[in-house]
Amino acid sequence: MENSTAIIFSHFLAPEHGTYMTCLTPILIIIILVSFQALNVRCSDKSNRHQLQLPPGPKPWPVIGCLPQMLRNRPTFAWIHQLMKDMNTEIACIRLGNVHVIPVTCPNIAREFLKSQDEAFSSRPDFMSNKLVSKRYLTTALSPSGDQWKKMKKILVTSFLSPAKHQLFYGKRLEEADNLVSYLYSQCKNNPEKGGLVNVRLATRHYCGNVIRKIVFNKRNFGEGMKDGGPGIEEKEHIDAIFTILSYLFSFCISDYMPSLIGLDLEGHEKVLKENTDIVNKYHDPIIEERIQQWRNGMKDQEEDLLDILIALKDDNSNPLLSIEEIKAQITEIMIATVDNPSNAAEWAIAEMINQPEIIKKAVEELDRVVGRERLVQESDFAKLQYVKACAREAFRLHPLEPFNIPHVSTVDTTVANYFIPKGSHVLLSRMGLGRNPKVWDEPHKYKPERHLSNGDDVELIEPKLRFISFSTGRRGCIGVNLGTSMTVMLFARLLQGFSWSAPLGKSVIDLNESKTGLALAQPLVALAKPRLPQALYQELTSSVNYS
Ligand code: HEM
Repeated sequence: MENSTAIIFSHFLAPEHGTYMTCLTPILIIIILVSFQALNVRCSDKSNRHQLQLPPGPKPWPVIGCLPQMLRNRPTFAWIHQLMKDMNTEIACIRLGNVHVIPVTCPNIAREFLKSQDEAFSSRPDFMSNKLVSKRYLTTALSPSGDQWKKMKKILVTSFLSPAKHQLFYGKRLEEADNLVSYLYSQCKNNPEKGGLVNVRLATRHYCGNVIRKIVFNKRNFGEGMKDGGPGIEEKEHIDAIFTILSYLFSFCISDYMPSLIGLDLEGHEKVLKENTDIVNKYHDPIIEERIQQWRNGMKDQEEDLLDILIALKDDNSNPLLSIEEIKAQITEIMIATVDNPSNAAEWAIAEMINQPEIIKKAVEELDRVVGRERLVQESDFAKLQYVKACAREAFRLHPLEPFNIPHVSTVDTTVANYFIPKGSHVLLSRMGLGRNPKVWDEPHKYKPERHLSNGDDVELIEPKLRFISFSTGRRGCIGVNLGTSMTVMLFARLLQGFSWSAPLGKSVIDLNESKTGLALAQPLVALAKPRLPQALYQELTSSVNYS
């Protein structure tokens, strides 16, 4: 049975990241039907256990469900959203293998899942990718609900993400904010009048990588780094590997829905994930192992970074609270959780704002009014930067990097929005569907920061009402809101305060097309940056920065 299924599926394969497959042939359909009928497999889309219907969705095949359609229609997120549009529904049920996948684009229904019935939907799927990256579920975000998730979450909240610890790491965040400005200045200092071309994606991703490497390992570079403060080969390889892992984490891998195919790696996802986790481990492991030795030998007894904090944690019997594997897995997950959202939001916001210069003008006016031009923006200024925060918030609404929130898995049979949701369903709150829902947002595809200022409230990046997903909410909501907000607002505010941004010479606008396989800008944003503060400020900064 395993082999026949594998053979059948090898004809359908079209990795989310690879080539597209040929059409389903009638012969293949017959083979599938005959083989499954012979096995007397039960096929039912409606629950016999329950009066209520499942949410609407395409008719599934016996056993394999809608996997053939999924494989024929990569990328899967676009197929799912098109299906929902065609069916005119804001909740659907698409059976993939034996899993009921429930995408949602309506905030009221999203709140039923993550607020009214949060506990029932607080687990995570058992995916090959999650298992591999979390070293068999030793971490927080990727692990199913249970004792290990509770333990790791508690440790992160108390020893890393509490307000007191957030304050403790302030100096490291500030150093990297200064390094960012100094690095960008180095790209345009040869001709400050004309400015210089900046790869904004590279700069924003590396700012995030630098901040989290400094917090975790007390250093930004694994190698020598670059003289201008830019990433060296090692940092580039590290960040690229993390972004590759991210893109393969929830990528509708076929064996996640057909467990009989586990181990065959038909689409090559496992190979890519292994290669890239190996790269990350190549940089992390020696530092972690050496540091543990230093603590054991008594060569170290002061906590200088998060790694020290994790190593020094003790249980009730004064034994180490975390194993080496737990520390390694959790640090990788922290890197993954930190780098994508702030960098993507800043890149998109700058791209959108270059095409609407009046928005840049308003944001810069606010920065000049609140901060002035004689010093650089600090975290203590954030409370008064309402318009700047509205611009960042608008980027989260309109341009999430991932089409869906991390899947939530139900642990009981239940009812939501009058539909039956069976135990084990994977609930996918659609980040793009919620944020661009025309019933919720006027001109949903327009980048319009003003929409977040109309009610006079303080602008924040959180959105607990789930009208779009930034940090989500509930038991599985993001626990890194403070750090994530600080990084996003600082990155974005420094880009705007320090430099005037425009399209490269010869181009009138930035091309805002999304990539074919996801929601990132199709091409990394390259823009013209001109220093806009007094030269002396940059020169003073450049002479004092610490690139180690
Ligand atoms: C702007 C930056 C960030 C954004 C937009 C963001 C967003 C999110 C989202 C959408 C989730 C999933 C929530 C759900 O499943 O419903 C999440 C989970 C999580 N985030 Fe963040 N995050 C950010 C930064 C961070 C940072 C800096 C950390 C710290 C290391 C972090 C740690 C986590 C963890 C541990 C979880 C999993 C919680 C759980 O499953 O119990 N995040 N985040």
